[in-house]
Amino acid sequence: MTRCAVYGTGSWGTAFAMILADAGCEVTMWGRRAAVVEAINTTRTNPDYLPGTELPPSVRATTDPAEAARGAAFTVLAVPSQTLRGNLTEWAPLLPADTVLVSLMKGIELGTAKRMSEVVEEVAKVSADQVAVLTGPNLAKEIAARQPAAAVVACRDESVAKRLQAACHTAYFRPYTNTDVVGCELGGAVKNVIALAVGIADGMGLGDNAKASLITRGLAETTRLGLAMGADAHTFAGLAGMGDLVATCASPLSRNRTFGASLGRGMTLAETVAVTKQTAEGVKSCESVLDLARRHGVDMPITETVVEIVHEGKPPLVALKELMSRSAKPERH
Ligand SMILES: NC(=O)C1=CN([C@@H]2O[C@H](COP(=O)(O)OP(=O)(O)OC[C@H]3O[C@@H](n4cnc5c(N)ncnc54)[C@H](O)[C@@H]3O)[C@@H](O)[C@H]2O)C=CC1
Ligand SMILES: O=C(CO)COP(=O)(O)O
Repeated sequence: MTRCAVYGTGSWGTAFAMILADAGCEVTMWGRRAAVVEAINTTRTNPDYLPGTELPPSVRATTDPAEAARGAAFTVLAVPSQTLRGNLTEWAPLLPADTVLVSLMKGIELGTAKRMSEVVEEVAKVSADQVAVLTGPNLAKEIAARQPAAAVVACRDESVAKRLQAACHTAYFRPYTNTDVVGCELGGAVKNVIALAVGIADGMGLGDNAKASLITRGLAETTRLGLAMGADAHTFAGLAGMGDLVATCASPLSRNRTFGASLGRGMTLAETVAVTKQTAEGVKSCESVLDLARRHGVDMPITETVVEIVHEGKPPLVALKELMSRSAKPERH
C-alpha cells in the first residue's frame, strides 16, 4: 500500500487525505493542534474544518512530524504559503530521501516572489523532478462531499506526475498530468487575486458583465505573466487556469471571493481579517504576484488594483473609475 504524509489538517489537507485514502493509500496527517489530531483519530472527522465528513479508516493523524514522514512515498504540503518555508525547514530532515514532495498551495512567497515548488526545492534541497504540484478547480467542501472534480498534477518529470495521478485518482476525483509546473502554479496563485477582485465587484453590487470582464481580463494578465516566465499558454486555458478561475470566482465557498465581497461592501481590511477563519491566500499573495509582475516587466492592472484596495486603502469606487479610464487598447497586445 502506498504511504502518504499530509502536512496540514486544514480544509484542503483533510479533503486531499480523504482522496488519497479513497484511492487506496495509507495516509498519516500532521497537524499542529492536538485537539484537531485527536478528533481525527477518535471521531474520524475534522469538526473545525470539514464538519460532517467521515474520513476513511486508513487516514490517521499525529502531531509528530517524524511519525507522519515515516515511509512516505508522497509528502503532501497543505499549510499556508507564507508559513511553508519555516515549516519545511523543520520537516525536511525527517523526510525519506526518495519521497515526492507535493504542493497543494496556491500562493507566492512574499519578499522572494518564489513559487511554492521553488521554496520546496530550495528548503528540502531536492531536484525539480522530486517536486509536484496539484491544482485546479477543487473547492475543498465539494470534494469532501465526494462531488465530482478534475484537477492537474504537474511535475517536470512526467513519470512522477503519472505516479501521483495514480495515487489520487478516484471515482469522483480525476487528475490530469502536466509538465508545465510554472503555468500550473501561477494559475492557482493568481486566480486567488482575481477572485478577490470579483468578490469586491460583487460586494459593490456590480453585475455579471463586470464580473465576467474581470475574470476574462484576469486570465489575460495571468497568461501574460506566465508567458514572461516561460509557461505554456495552453495551461491557462486548462483546469489550472480557466477552470480554477471560474470555480473560485463563481463560488460562495471561495474564501478569497468572500473576503473580497466584504471589502466591496465597505468593511475594512482589519474587520474582514477578523471574521475570516481560513486561509485566503490572495490577500498576501496579491503583493507577491505584483512583485513578480514588476520583476518580469508585465502589466497586471487588476492585480495592481487589488493591492491598492486591500493594502493601500483605496476606495473600491475610486479604483473602479481608474480601471475603466485606462487608455483604450487592442484585446491582445
Ligand atoms: N480549501 C480549498 O478549497 C483549497 C485550498 N487550496 C490551497 O491549499 C492551501 C491550504 O489551504 P487550506 O487547507 O484551505 O487552509 P486552511 O486555513 O483550511 O488550513 C490551513 C492549515 O494550516 C495550518 N497552519 C496555519 N498556520 C500554520 C503555521 N504557522 N504552521 C503550520 N501550520 C499552520 C492550520 O492550522 C490549518 O491546519 C492554500 O494554499 C490554499 O490556497 C487549494 C485548493 C483548494
Ligand atoms: O483554490 C480553491 C478552489 O480551487 C479554493 O479557493 P479559496 O481559497 O478562495 O477558497
